[in-house]
Amino acid sequence: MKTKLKIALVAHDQRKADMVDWVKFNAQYLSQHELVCTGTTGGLVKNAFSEAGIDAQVECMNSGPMGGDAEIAAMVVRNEIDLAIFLIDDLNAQPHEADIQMLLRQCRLHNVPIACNRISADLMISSCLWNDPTYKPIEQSYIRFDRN
Ligand SMILES: O=C(CO)COP(=O)(O)O
Repeated sequence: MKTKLKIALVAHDQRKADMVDWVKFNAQYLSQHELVCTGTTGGLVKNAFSEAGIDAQVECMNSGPMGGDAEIAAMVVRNEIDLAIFLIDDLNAQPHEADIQMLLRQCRLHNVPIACNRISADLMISSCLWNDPTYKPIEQSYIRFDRN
């Protein structure tokens, strides 16, 4: 697997404090990778790194409701994202639910690991498979149902 990963970081408003806390806790690790975020999350992630005094490469897309999730989903389709951390607010409706579902679906479809809570994020970034040169993710095969 690659050593420098492109990691997408996205958090809904009610989950942004969790994302900032998680980024601060893992700042040293995350600074070794390329980060891409939706707009508002990205601003907070940048602040978290500057408060920690750590340089990091953080690219910001549009804000989620304005198409940021859709932009990151397109990057997933183009095979540009290695890992996504998406802290979703499961208690409040979002105006861009269609885009959220698109990002989740494209990650599933393209076999991109996506963590939607902190423990999954912790487990994913600490996996020894990232450093295993013999590990190659197996392509998913879909059974084709031919309609007659
Ligand atoms: O809405 C989001 C994800 O669906 C996050 O977008 P922001 O980071 O711009 O708030």
